[in-house]
Amino acid sequence: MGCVCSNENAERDKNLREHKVLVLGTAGSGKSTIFKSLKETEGKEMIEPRMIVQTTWKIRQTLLEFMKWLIKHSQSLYETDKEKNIDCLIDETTEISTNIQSLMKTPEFVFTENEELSEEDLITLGKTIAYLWKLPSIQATFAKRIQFANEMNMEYFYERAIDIMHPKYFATKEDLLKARVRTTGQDFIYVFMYLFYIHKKVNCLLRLVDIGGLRHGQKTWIDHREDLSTVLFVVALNHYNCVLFEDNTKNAMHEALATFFLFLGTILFLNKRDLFREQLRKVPLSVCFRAVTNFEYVRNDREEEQWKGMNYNPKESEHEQHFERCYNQALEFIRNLFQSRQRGKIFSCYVTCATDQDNISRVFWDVTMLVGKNNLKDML
Ligand SMILES: Nc1nc2c(ncn2[C@@H]2O[C@H](COP(=O)(O)OP(=O)(O)OP(=O)(O)O)[C@@H](O)[C@H]2O)c(=O)[nH]1
Ligand SMILES: [Mg+2]
Repeated sequence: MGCVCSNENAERDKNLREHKVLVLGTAGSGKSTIFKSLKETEGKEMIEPRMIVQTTWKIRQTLLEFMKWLIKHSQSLYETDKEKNIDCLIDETTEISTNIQSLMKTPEFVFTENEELSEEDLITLGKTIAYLWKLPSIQATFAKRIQFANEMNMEYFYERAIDIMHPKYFATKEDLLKARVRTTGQDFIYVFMYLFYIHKKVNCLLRLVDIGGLRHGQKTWIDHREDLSTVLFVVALNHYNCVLFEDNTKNAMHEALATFFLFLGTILFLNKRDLFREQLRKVPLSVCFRAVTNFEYVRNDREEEQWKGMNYNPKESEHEQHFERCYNQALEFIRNLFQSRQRGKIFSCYVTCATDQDNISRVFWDVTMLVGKNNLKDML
């Protein structure tokens, strides 16, 4: 593979034939993160300075907002079932109450261009958030929350709350990859590659287009069919245990399955494998693919769409090997489900971690070869 080009480079290479690749997937599946990883891998500036500042504000704001939500949610969880959720009840010590009051009185809109907290207040807020995050009742509430598909990597950011609320902090490369900034308009990048075909060097320019994954964005997917070389569909594996932001009665992986049939012959990225591994140790796949859940069925009538595989049990002897078997079975099950939606069309599947630039770089080498080869006739 050659390199990811900026827009100007693409302009310069006007002779190259462009191949359009639509990057689709439900909100929060990781499309923008793949773009960021790709740009960074090829030594380009991942994001311009303005975006670094905006992402810094966004991370701070999300930490504050979400902590407020956790505090309120701990109380409502407790009230819903006092016995079961006793671990969510926050102790009423003076220290805890003072910290909660201090957090609650800080408005979220202070993280903008015009409104900034004083340096002193920002540092205090960092300490407050770090303190509250460590409370066992907040940890219990966090573990029991309904997970929304578009959450950013909250644990990663909360662990660093003090650094993040320091006046000199700016989002690092890793933070930029792990933060969530929803795509509202259309985004695109170019990938340049060359292949050798019958001893001839063939140049190829891929134009990757991301049109956002929220439901109103999905409605426009089909309008982008024209001049399409292929579709790269991104599914977040950990979404088996998440609900949609737009509709919290809908499981996010069900939504992904329901939209996957739109384009046949798709390249599939089963993304967020790191988060999937973490989740699978705690929550079995049956929350998504069995009758005993609150979630509706994917396909009520089809037996094979119910998870009957092994669930991880840490009490097993040799539990790490046992976990690997559970993990592989779960992956295979999900892969087969998506394959079944492609009505026999050949499709390629990669298990990815979009925040891992090496992984994306390696996988993408394969993808560009695949797209290039499929379009060789056009290129020669
Ligand atoms: N840990 C981990 N986090 C990921 C991975 N891929 C994406 N994320 C995180 O998931 C969140 C959502 O990712 P995005 O790339 O913004 O999702 P998107 O598909 O572009 O979402 P829309 O723009 O709403 O369509 C971000 O906080 C990312 O950092 C992954 O493989 N591992
Ligand atoms: Mg996006």
